[in-house]
Amino acid sequence: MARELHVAYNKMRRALEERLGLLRRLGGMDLRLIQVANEEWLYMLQEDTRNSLAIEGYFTTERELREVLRGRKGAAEVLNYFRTAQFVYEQALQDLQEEAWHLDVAFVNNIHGQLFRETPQEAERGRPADGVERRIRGAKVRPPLEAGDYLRAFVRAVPLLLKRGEVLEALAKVHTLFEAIHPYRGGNGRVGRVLLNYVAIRSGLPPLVVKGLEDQDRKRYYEAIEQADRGLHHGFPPPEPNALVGALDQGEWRPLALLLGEALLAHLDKVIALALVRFADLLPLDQVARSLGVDRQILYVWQQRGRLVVYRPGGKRNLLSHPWLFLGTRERPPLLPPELPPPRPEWPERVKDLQRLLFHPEDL
Ligand SMILES: Nc1ncnc2c1ncn2[C@@H]1O[C@H](COP(=O)(O)OP(=O)(O)OP(=O)(O)O)[C@@H](O)[C@H]1O
Repeated sequence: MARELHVAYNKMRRALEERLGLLRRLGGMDLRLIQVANEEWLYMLQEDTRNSLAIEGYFTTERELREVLRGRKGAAEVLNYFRTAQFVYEQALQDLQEEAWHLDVAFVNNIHGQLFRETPQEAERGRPADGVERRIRGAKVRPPLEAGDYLRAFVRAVPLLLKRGEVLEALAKVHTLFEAIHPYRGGNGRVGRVLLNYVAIRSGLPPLVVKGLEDQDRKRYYEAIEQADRGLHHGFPPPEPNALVGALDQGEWRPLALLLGEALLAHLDKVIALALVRFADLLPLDQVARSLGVDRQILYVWQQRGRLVVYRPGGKRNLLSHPWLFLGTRERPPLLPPELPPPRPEWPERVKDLQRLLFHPEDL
């Protein structure tokens, strides 16, 4: 089992590296390629509301979202989530460009504060629950009473984890540590996932959706944290970054890293298509086969082996790709030219259309 996990993790790591390389070659991350995905907050609504909203689908602005949520139960928390995530993702991208870093206690408390603005938790917003016993349903870990001290140690542990190399492993451990500390009375899941995306984007990755709408997705997520925080089940070491990192190393973090990797890969492929739009449009698969000089069937094989990025908007039959999204095989080199043409001036507009197509084809 451990060996299988190890193999699966290494495979995931390589796939991610390769796709990230492609994204970098296509101009890298940009604010215009990032959006707060519906799946990140839809789970907060009751099912009937969720179903009606899922059809309407895609929200790029807070105003659009406010219109649809008007008067619905839970609207404030959803709007707060949307607004906060948007702010934090933009901050992360700015920090990446400026080589700055904002993960300090004030920033984390502020995220919590923004998430609970004008909600029944108003009185507790932005404050770690020092001295208050917190329980996590179904979890063996007992969050420490010294919430503030451990939160301070957490923000110092994050750079240590990132410095050690593997970004997926670091992301899994960062999230595990935050959730195990569970510094607030409520909102720890949301703050933890927004923070996770801060670290992901700041590391040059796209944001990722962890929780999922289906029960089985959540179960997998919770069980993965439960395995990853095993080193803390019998208690916390003192609130020192190195001691906490040592305890995390005793957990089985790979299932969570794999889950995060899958979420990242899914999103990364979409961001790659959006980045391609700077230079060229996606093409029907037949056309891609012709320019690669192979039969369409070969493209399916390449897709399955992760050698060609292919899009299937809305499960429709018209598959899309581009010769530049061929990653190469042993026999054939990749086709992305060493020098790319200058970006097309109208690309940001085209990105919006493609976002609609890739993320919410049901709107069309
Ligand atoms: N076994 C576990 N160990 C540590 N943390 C866990 C475990 N299982 C779940 N969690 C985390 O606890 C979160 C729930 O905590 P809390 O209720 O404070 O957060 P929330 O933001 O109010 O809830 P939600 O995540 O449902 O929006 C989960 O989303 C998950 O991140």
